[in-house]
Amino acid sequence: MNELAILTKAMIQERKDIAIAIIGGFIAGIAGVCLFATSGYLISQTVFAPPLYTLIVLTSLVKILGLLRAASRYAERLYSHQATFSLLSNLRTSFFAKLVPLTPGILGQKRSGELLARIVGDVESLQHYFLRVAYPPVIVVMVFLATVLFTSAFSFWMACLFVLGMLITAFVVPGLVLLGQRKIHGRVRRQRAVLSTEVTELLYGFRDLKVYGQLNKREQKLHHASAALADEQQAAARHLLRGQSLHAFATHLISWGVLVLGAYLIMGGSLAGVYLAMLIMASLTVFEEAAPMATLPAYKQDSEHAAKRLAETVHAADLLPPQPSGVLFVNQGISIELSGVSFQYKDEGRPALRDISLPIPAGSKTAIVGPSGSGKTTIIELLLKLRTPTDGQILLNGASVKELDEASIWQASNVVLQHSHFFRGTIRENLLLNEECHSDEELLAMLDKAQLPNVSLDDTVYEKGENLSEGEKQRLALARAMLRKGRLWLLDEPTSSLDYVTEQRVFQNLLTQAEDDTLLLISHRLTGLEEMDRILVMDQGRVIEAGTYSELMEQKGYFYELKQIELQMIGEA
Ligand SMILES: Nc1ncnc2c1ncn2[C@@H]1O[C@H](COP(=O)(O)OP(=O)(O)OP(=O)(O)O)[C@@H](O)[C@H]1O
Repeated sequence: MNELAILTKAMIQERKDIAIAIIGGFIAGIAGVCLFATSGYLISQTVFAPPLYTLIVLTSLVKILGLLRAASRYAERLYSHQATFSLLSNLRTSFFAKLVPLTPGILGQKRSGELLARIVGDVESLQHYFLRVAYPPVIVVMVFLATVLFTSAFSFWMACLFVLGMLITAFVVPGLVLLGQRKIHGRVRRQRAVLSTEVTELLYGFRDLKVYGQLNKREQKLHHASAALADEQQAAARHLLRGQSLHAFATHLISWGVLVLGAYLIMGGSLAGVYLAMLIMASLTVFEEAAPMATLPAYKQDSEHAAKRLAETVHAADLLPPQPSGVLFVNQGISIELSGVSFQYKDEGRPALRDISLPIPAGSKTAIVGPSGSGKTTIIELLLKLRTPTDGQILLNGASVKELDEASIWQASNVVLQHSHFFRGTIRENLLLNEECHSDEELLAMLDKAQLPNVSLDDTVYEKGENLSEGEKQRLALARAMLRKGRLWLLDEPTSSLDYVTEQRVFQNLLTQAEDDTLLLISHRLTGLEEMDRILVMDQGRVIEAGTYSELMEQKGYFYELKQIELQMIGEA
């Protein structure tokens, strides 16, 4: 199985720990068999009143074997778990590294709750592959073969019975457990995905659901999903339990077989009676060692499924071409040229951008205005190489975006998106997201420029900036962008939640800092656009008007009408 090849490769990296774990497991298994076999032999020998030294040797052997078993079992557990955790940590890191370049596309295709549950659950499931699938059979077979070899010294037929027992417990019982397993586990996985989607949606939408009186309904849905998952898990556990019972039944049957065959051989004179208890004890112990085989199919299937889904999720990463070598330098002024650019979102009926051609010289200030949904944000996403144009090409400093390494574009850009993300931590930590170093004085000066003078750098920021107002979030995001050294400013409605006075102050500071830089500003408000070199008016994915503020006002077109409406709304008409 191809997907499990990733795991096998990861296991090879941990071969030293795995080898020690296997040796430890083998010694523990064989010491257990010898321990109980010796006990059986000791019991039988006492009947014949052997010399005292025989009893002393045998009881000492029992004690030594007991100690050996405990010590080697400890070593086995220690090294197998050590190998598992290193394996998991390597898998997590390599999986995450593959996942990162796939965003945001992958998040657009999947519901985030389901995706989160899948990734976390699947990576966790993989830990069972080594601990419960790959390595127990190796130990079971080794211990069985050693026991069969030992038994054959006493009786060929007894050894055959042990081999039969091995085939039943290692292959027949797991095979039977596998039947029906697929269906049950499929249902558990589906139900788990439903539950985590419900939980994520309830957590993210808690406030809106409460305000719209939908919280109870949604909570009930969550309870149903949770109860359904519990039912499916119970069914899966019952199935597994049936497998374990079947295994216990089979092993006891074999032990009875050993007793009957032993009695028959003793009666025939081909086996000494003193060995019977020893063989029975050996059979009971060796089959106990094989107990993990009963649950192996469940874990195997789970791991295979998890590995398959993880491989599917990151498969696209392997298909992604390596990033081109072109670089956009941070300290260079940046010119933009869009020629014949069109873009259509996947599965959308109409294009978001249609045949856009515009040159934006280095150092110029351009505003994009237009009704909601006209394609303004999409332009920024294309410039940042987060999406690829369906048609046409975009040049940055004369180089096609296709030829540029995306990381260098992000490095050279100061970006404020419509919804900036904030992490749980302090204001300082949220300002210093990039690797640039800034003193506290610089940070405070920047907060001042962004009109957040009363904020302390040690103030706590909750997850997603929950304790900040929308306006504060926007100013913090602006301060974060203003700390960067890029020469391209891409600002998507960065001040839409600010009052006019604060907006103008922030804007002036921004324009002063970006004096020689290229600035692209998406704005719904038309106030303050007088200072822009060029204003583009967009509608339904096209640029329908372009010019300076005064040119557009003179044209008395769409922009002029928008301006009149805005003036009326703010009472300045
Ligand atoms: N991830 C997406 N998947 C599918 N369609 C999308 C996606 N994002 C945007 N669109 C569609 O593309 C079109 C342009 O969207 P875009 O966000 O660029 O508009 P906008 O002018 O920035 O809007 P707003 O002013 O409301 O932010 C819209 O019709 C929108 O529905």
